[in-house]
Amino acid sequence: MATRRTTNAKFEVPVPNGKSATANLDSSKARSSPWLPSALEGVLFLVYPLILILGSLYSNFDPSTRNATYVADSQSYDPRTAPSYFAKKSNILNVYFVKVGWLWATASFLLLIVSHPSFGPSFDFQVTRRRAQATLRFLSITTVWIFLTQWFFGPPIIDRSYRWTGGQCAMIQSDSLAAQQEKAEMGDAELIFTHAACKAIGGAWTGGHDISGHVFLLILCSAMLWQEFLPAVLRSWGQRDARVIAAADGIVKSAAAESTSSSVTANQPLGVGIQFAMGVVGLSLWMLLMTAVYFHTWFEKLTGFLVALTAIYVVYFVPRAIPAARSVLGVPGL
Ligand SMILES: CCCCC/C=C\C/C=C\C/C=C\C/C=C\CCCC(=O)SCCNC(=O)CCNC(=O)[C@H](O)C(C)(C)COP(=O)(O)O
Ligand SMILES: Nc1ncnc2c1ncn2[C@@H]1O[C@H](COP(=O)(O)O)[C@@H](OP(=O)(O)O)[C@H]1O
Repeated sequence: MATRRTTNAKFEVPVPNGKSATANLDSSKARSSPWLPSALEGVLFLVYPLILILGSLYSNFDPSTRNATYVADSQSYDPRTAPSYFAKKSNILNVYFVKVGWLWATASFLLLIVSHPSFGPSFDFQVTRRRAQATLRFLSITTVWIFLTQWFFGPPIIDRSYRWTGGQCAMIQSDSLAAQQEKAEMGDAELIFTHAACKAIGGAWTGGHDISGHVFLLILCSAMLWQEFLPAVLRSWGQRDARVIAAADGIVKSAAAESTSSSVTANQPLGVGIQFAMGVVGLSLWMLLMTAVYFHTWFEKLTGFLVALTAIYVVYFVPRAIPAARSVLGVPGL
C-alpha cells in the first residue's frame, strides 16, 4: 500500500491536446493507491448501491407496491395485480434487453472497439494491442457471466449457491403435455440442480438464497462498458485522467502520464461506439432501478451487486496495481 505524502510534488501531466504541462499538485489531495478508484470512478460506482437502496425504499413506501401481492417463489408480484408495467416479467425491456443482455453487451463492446479511434483505426479491422487487450478483458468478464448464470462445469454458480444455501426444486403438479415431456427427457441431476429445469417441469425453486441474476448482469455489463469508454470520454471533454497505476519499479504514477494516445483530442465527438454503449448503460441503470423496486429481496440484490463488483475489480483494477497483470489485460485508454 502506498503511503499518503504530505508535501507538494511536481508531476509531468499530459494535457488532453497531447502536449505536456508541468503542474503543481497538492499530493495530499491526490489519490495515491492504484488499488483504489479515482474520485470520479468512486462516484460512478456509488450510483449502483444508491439505485438499489432508493429502489428498495420506494417499494416499501409506494402504496400501490405495498398493497400488491408479492410471490416469494417467483421473486416478483402477482402479474394480475402488478403495481406497474415494469413490475411484470413480460415487460418489453426485460424480454428483449435484459433476458438477452449479453448479446447487447457483446454488440456494444464490439462496436466500441471497432469504431472508436482510441482502440485502433476506425472501422479498419486491424488487430491493435489495445483491441487485443480490450478483447481479453471482455472475454474474462464474459467468462464470469457464463460461470455465474449459464454453466459452471454443470449448473451455473447462481444455481449451485442456491442449493448450497438450502434451496431445492419443490414439485408443483403440472399435467400439461409439455411438462410431462420435459420430465421424461430430463435426468435426475438436471431436474434437481438447475432453476431453468425446475421451472420447465412446473416446479418451484424455493428455500435458498437466490443471488439476483438481473442485478448481477446489469451491473457487470454497464460497469464493463463505462470502464472501457470513460478514458476516451474524459479526453474528448478535455478532462484529466485521475487514475493511478503502479510501475514495475513500484512507483505509483498518474495513468495520464503513462498514456501515449494522441488519437483522441479535446472536443472530439464521442462517436457512434461510445453513444451506443452509453445507451446500453442508461437502459441497464433503468432496469436495475426496476429490479430494485419490484423484484427480489434486498439481500439477493446486495449479493448480485457484490459478485459483479468483485469481477469488475479483478479485471479493471488489479492490473493498475500489478504490472504483470497489466501487461496481459492492459488498462482502458493506456
Ligand atoms: C477489429 C478487431 C476486433 C477483434 C475482435 C476479436 C474477437 C471478438 C471479441 C469477442 C467476441 C468473442 C466471443 C464472444 C463471446 C461471447 C458472446 C456471447 C454472445 C451472447 O451473448 S449470445 C447469448 C445471449 N443471451 C444472453 O444474453 C442471456 C442473458 N441472460 C442471462 O444471463 C439470465 O437470463 C439473467 C442473468 C438475465 C437472469 O436469469 P433468470 O433469473 O431470469 O433465469
Ligand atoms: N427489471 C425486471 N423486469 C422484469 N422482470 C424481472 C426484472 N428483474 C428481475 N425480473 C424477473 O425476476 C426473476 C428473478 O430474476 P433474477 O434472478 O434474474 O434477478 C426472473 O424471472 P424468470 O426467471 O421467471 O424470468 C426475472 O425475469
